[in-house]
Amino acid sequence: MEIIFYHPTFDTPYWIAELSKQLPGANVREWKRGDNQHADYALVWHPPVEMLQGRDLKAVFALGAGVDSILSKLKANPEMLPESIPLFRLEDTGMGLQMQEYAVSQVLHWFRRFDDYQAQQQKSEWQPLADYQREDFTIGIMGAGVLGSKVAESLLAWGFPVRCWSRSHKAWPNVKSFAGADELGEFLRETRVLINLLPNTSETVGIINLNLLNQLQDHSYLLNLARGVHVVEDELLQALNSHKLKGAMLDVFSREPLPQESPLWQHPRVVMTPHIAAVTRPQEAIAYIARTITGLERGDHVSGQVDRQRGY
Ligand SMILES: NC(=O)c1ccc[n+]([C@@H]2O[C@H](COP(=O)([O-])OP(=O)(O)OC[C@H]3O[C@@H](n4cnc5c(N)ncnc54)[C@H](O)[C@@H]3O)[C@@H](O)[C@H]2O)c1
Ligand SMILES: O=C(O)[C@H](O)CO
Repeated sequence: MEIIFYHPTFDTPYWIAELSKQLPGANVREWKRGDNQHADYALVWHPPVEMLQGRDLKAVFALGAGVDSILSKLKANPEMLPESIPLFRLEDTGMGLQMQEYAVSQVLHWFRRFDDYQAQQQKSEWQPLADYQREDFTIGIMGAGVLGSKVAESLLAWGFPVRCWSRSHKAWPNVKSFAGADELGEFLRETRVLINLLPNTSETVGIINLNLLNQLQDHSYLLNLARGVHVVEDELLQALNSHKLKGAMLDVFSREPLPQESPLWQHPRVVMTPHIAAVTRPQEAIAYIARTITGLERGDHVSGQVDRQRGY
């Protein structure tokens, strides 16, 4: 079995060595420009079109959870990967735990009013504040998929009321489930902390706009862990400046790196990280890919295949 690997920043020799260990019958090689030799599987991130085009592959694996970048490249170059070749993505592979760490730490930060105490400290002000109550701190998770479910689990464990919104209803214990455009308003009405874990699709671009933010509880918070294009950044600033939103923590931005001139950098109630909420963990990802390829070779049903029409 021949496997080609391309990632612009990963430690390619490490990946090749580990994949070779876990798939002993496979010959794994780094794809380099001009390599037109046969391959059965391709493991990629931001692949050049010529790497995939015209190949008779059994499957392609995206080396991340979101497949928006590869699907947008495919839109511009449909011949890069015919529909008959399945595209897989990473499901969890250690990202669920990272998202839990991120979400729990920030929700607790807001819930214990550390943002207010930080602001007071800057004014050398010693002033205990009233506690927030969990019943006034409903967490609303948009995108109830692999990562949304892990985040919900972790916040339930801290005793917060949790609700989720997705395309179809979920039967998760102790989580109130809302689905589709008809139930979005009801989902938002009681949400105090909005956590975004939607995929980037034509239906979800710009979904977090002023109209949506205005439907949240007053003095709400936004945690964007998914993609920058979900948020209309000017409208987010309006919601912050009107104090409809008390704070926002953003891991992702419509342009990355965030341009120096963006007012988000300096906003006193915005905190940010540079798209690191959940990164690909090589060990877990390699184990998952090896397991999935083994399953495909046996003809088993395997999970993780992207529905290209749906866009995720
Ligand atoms: N910031 C980071 O470091 C980072 C890391 C990993 C993933 N991500 C992002 O997180 C996203 C979610 O990952 P996942 O593995 O949980 O995906 P997933 O496919 O398992 O879950 C997606 C969820 O969104 C819902 N959804 C999709 N379209 C919808 C729509 N139009 N209306 C309502 N609900 C809709 C689906 O029903 C599903 O519940 C990824 O697509 C990626 O963009 C970000
Ligand atoms: O989707 C993912 O895996 C991360 O956001 C990296 O792009």
